[in-house]
Amino acid sequence: MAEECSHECSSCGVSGCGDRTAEAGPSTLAPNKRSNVKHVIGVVSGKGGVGKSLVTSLLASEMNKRGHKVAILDADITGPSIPKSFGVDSRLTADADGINPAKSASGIEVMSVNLMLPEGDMPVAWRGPVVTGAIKQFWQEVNWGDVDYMFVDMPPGTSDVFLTVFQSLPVDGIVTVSAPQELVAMIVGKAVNLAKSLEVPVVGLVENMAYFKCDDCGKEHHIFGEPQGAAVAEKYGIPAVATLPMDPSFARLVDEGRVEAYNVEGALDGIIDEVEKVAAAAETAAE
Ligand SMILES: Nc1ncnc2c1ncn2[C@@H]1O[C@H](COP(=O)(O)OP(=O)(O)OP(=O)(O)O)[C@@H](O)[C@H]1O
Repeated sequence: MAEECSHECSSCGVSGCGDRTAEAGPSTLAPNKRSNVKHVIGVVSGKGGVGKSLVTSLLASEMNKRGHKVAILDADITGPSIPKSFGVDSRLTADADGINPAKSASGIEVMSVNLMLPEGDMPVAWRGPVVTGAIKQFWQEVNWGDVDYMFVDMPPGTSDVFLTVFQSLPVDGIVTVSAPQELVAMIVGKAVNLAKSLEVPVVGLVENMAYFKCDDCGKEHHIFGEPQGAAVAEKYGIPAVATLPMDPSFARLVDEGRVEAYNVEGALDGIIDEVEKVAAAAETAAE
């Protein structure tokens, strides 16, 4: 057995390990017996702080407004921010079948490690295998019930969490989030290529903080440089692109726990349409 074996055989590069199990390639875990999650969409970014959690919250809210049953699995275990965005701070309850997720004001189900901590500001300093174990538990031990779309807020980068989610959950597609800087776009490319190698379609790209609209003159200023979402999407064959402005009201509503109140004015419609298309294709393929 390799020293410091993580028992994550599917993502381990050590060959000849005596403890290696037969599992090779993607095989998803059975969900909780009270869960019927139809579609799972991962929200990823190659780099931290580009607004991935905000975009996850907005996508979930928009999908919810279309009448779907929506859930968010906060896989950003060491930097969880979803409960705060939705103002969800109730302690979780559990029964014999598992843990009951929290619910946002508009009925979006939420599961996050922050809902399990005695205080929201307690740090989570866990090693990789514990983090990936928690994500598997969120999938298997939470009574999600009937869910049309589950959005998974991924931690930044392409670490073992990325592999765990894509190999353990039946992910139908991913949405990538970028900011306009070239470096960030390049890093998004890494996430996109990894998703492709795992045979998960990239449904859309959200270019966040693409511009700031002046309150006085209405002019759009490209603070982080010219938007390049369309070019990046073309380069990587991503079907839908959305841009979101730098908007102080995002930060305010997130701080107030009222992210659902934000009106994106249709900015995410193209991506939501693509998510629905991918879901319909997955349902047709499963018939
Ligand atoms: N377009 C925007 N306009 C204004 N503030 C924003 C915008 N996007 C994100 N923010 C703010 O920036 C901060 C970081 O956003 P967020 O937590 O969504 O990023 P992230 O990519 O999920 O970060 P991490 O990698 O740490 O998980 C938050 O305070 C959020 O409210």
